[in-house]
Amino acid sequence: MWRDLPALQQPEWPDEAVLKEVTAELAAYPPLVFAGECDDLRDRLAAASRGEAFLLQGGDCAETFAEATADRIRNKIKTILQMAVVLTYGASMPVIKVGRMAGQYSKPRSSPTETRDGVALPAYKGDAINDYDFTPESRIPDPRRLLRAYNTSASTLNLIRAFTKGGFADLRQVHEWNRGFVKSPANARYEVMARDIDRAMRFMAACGGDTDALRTVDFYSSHEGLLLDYERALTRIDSRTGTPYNVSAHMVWIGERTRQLDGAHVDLMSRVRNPIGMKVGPKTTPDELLRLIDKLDPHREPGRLTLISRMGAGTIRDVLPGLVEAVHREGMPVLWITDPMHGNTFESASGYKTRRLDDVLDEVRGFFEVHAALGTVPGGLHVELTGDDVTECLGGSERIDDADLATRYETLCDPRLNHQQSLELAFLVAEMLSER
Ligand SMILES: O=C[C@H](O)[C@H](O)COP(=O)(O)O
Ligand SMILES: C=C(OP(=O)(O)O)C(=O)O
Repeated sequence: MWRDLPALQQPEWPDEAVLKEVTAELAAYPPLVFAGECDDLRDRLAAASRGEAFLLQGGDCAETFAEATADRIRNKIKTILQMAVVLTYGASMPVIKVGRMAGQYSKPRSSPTETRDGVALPAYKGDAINDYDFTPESRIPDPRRLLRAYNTSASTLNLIRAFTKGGFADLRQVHEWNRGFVKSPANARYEVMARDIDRAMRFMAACGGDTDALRTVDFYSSHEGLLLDYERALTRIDSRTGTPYNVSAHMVWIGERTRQLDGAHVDLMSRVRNPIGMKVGPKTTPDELLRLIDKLDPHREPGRLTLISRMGAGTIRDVLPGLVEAVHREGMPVLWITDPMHGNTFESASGYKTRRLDDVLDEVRGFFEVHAALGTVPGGLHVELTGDDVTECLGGSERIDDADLATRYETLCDPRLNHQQSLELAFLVAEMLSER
């Protein structure tokens, strides 16, 4: 039972009685997603594992309650839709769109404390747990925040559904998604592609083709299934099948810091029917990985398990081949995707936690090279991004350098690609996909 197993990275809630009340309340709330949608996503991920589709998973490192606004959500959706169009058009392949959205409110941390000017306080662990303000009161975990996490997830999902089903994501709006963003080489390149798409759609319509299917898109939600009190309260028995689903998101993933074979996270996620992701870092051994797959996907079900490799640009070409080879040899039908962010973080000279776009691109290249050499499928991309013009990652066509980081550094945890850097990455991935 997961409750009796070691669970890393959990908050020390100060008041058990309040936690109990909150989780009972959460357990009575309606599901945020429908189990049938999770099944659809699983089928699509199965197609991606066969090389018939590509997964694009992206969003904030840490969503915040304050930034769950219409503008911020719209910009993120627009960015993901634009990236998806670039990939679909460039690679002639369906793209599965999954947000790190509507639930990404808790963070594992390297250190339980943060020290500023000699004062040490508990680290910020995400809005579902404590507040970012650097005061002793703010940093105390508060279980009532779990209710706010649920409610903010619900309102975010509501807007996502409205945007993606209500006309905003209609492919005829392909130019609209580019509006409002500052002019850049990536936007200009996008505009050229959007014109080609327009022309192709007019051609199809003139030939009497049915373009109705292009009016809406399916957009799925995902987050790290870190906070066991929350994830358990939102695990329900599906009335159709009598099996458990985590109804807080379509897909949940297990982080690099909490994927212990005998740990509570792996145990809980092994019991739900959702598609599950798991981060795979540079220290993973083939033997450990095979045992984790045995536990999480004992029935070898395509689409069930997505392995999210996060190695670092300098390491991926050395470590990933052995892991992919071992999994392939055993005939395990996993989907491999790359997270080129988490292995490439460092502190800049001016003290900002940052990443170089060049390293991100190089890790993606390495991911494609490894799969090309082994004849396996590079099935997707997992990125921390925002639709806003932040200055958190170095490089790109704007040439953001260390001195620029201070201009608009807004993340509360890890640095995200801004809108333009995200588009640049999408163009590169589209080229690599089309070369395959
Ligand atoms: O997003 C991932 C982790 O939460 C993050 O990298 C940890 O960051 P830290 O090393 O600043 O705690
Ligand atoms: C914590 C994260 O990554 P990882 O588990 O790979 O460090 C994350 O993706 O937010």
